[in-house]
Amino acid sequence: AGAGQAVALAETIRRALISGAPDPAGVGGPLAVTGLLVVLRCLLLWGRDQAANRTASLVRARLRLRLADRLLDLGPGHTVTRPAGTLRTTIADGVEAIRAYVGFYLPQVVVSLGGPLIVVAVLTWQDPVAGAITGACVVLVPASRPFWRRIMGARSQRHWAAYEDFAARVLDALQGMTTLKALGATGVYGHRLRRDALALYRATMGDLAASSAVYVISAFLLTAGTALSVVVAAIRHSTGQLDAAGLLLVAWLTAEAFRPVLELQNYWHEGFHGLAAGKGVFALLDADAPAPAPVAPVTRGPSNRPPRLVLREVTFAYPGAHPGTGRPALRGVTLEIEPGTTLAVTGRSGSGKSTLVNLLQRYFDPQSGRILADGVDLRDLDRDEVRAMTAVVAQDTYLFHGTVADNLRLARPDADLATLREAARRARILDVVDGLPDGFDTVVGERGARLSGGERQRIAVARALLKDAPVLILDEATSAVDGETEAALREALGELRAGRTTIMIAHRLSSLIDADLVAVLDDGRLVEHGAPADLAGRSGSWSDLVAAQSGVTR
Ligand SMILES: Nc1ncnc2c1ncn2[C@@H]1O[C@H](COP(=O)(O)OP(=O)(O)OP(=O)(O)O)[C@@H](O)[C@H]1O
Repeated sequence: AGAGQAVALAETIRRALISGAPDPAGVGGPLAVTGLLVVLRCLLLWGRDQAANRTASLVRARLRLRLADRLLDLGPGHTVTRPAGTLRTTIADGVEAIRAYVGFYLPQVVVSLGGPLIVVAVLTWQDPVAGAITGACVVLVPASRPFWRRIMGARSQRHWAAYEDFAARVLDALQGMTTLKALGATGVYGHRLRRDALALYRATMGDLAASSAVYVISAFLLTAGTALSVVVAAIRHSTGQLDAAGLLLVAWLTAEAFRPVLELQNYWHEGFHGLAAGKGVFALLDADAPAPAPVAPVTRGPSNRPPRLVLREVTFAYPGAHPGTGRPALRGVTLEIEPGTTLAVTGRSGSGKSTLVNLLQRYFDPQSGRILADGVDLRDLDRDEVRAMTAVVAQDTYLFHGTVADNLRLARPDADLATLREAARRARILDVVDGLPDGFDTVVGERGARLSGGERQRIAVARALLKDAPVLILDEATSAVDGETEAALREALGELRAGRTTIMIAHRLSSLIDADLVAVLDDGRLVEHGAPADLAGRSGSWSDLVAAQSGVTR
């Protein structure tokens, strides 16, 4: 449309002003065509922006959904091994950078490849010499791209990596603010933040310096090309080879040919950023699941029945964590837990207790050995069933920003208020919730900051009651509360354990003797197991534990 507009306008001028015998009557035709082409051009520009915006928004929305699905699919096994800030940057800013790449850069690439070709063809038809000069300059800019790509690609990658590091550090600081304050470490951490901010600043400046160098050099090539075409056309006009309208046409068409290429330069920055961000986004989409979905899922029968859990020669090392040391987190663990009974897992710090619990929830799969629920390998069990099988009450309960009711309904979205109240009553937390300003509609704040640790744990018990899962995991649930809270929590947990297969990580003797079976882990190995009464007569880790705790209480 731009080329047509220039040709029609030149023709108008030729007929109206320049031609030896002015033909005002003949001006109407080309003028009308010019007007139509101006309108068409505006419509095309509007259409291009609309299509680009719509495509970019669609890509952004779909990509975010796919990433969110993928992240939920990968589960905690993936997220615990990566900084939360990096994942946040990938999902939020990475997708935004890809949106700019798809929405602005790619359409401009198409326009700047197709547009100049047409304009140069029209120019060559009007004036072959100007066409040849303009064509050569137009080709030179994209042809130099591989060279710039090497320089800018590396700088964009560096900038993106620095940005991810900085974002991860900021999120870490926010999440650990109370720890930093308590340790008096805000100064030290602030120093690290400043260092990362400085690294980001340097990477950004390097990135910007490269892209402005590209811009300046390309702009020089294009301006020089325009000037050269026009100068050559002017010389040819002076020798009578080109009329005045032809000279004007060359000037317009040359500018028209270079315009999309110059506009593309404005988007190169977005283009390289999109490519750099795309690496993280696609790495997340293609990441290997620590516990992939079964090819032929099996169900183990009525899913609310407490299962018989069996671990057979289970060995597991965290991905990349024990390279070549041969000291996995769990080594050859074999255990049987009868339906409806309680297994207490104990052992020194780092002995593998949490790892065992992680494997039971299938956050990861063991590298060798098997975990069976009613004879079905967890790897083959339908994923929904695995998810529905366990409920957890941990030492530190995560409550999401929202009301008490919202947090409880995570376990059962369709529960009515009466059901929530009953669960809260059984979890010994109803009085506390009723005492809050808006009862179940009270917003508990991010991470449940409005409730005490013991209260949050009882909310977790209520959630577990609502979920009604047949396997219960208690991760040192009573270790961080005072005597009175512990009594309430114990009552609540007793109610919860009834009719479920329970695995509890415990250190206190009072919790351990409550179990049907005790397993003592040491350095990833199962060193002792049996009923507490049977273990009492043997010498070993259990006796050491009993002696140590008796000493403490004496
Ligand atoms: N996400 C992880 N990535 C790499 N190694 C890990 C990870 N989590 C735990 N480990 C390592 O695996 C081993 C077992 O850790 P685990 O958390 O299971 O021990 P634990 O008995 O639960 O300890 P604690 O009582 O201190 O919670 C330790 O050597 C630990 O450093």
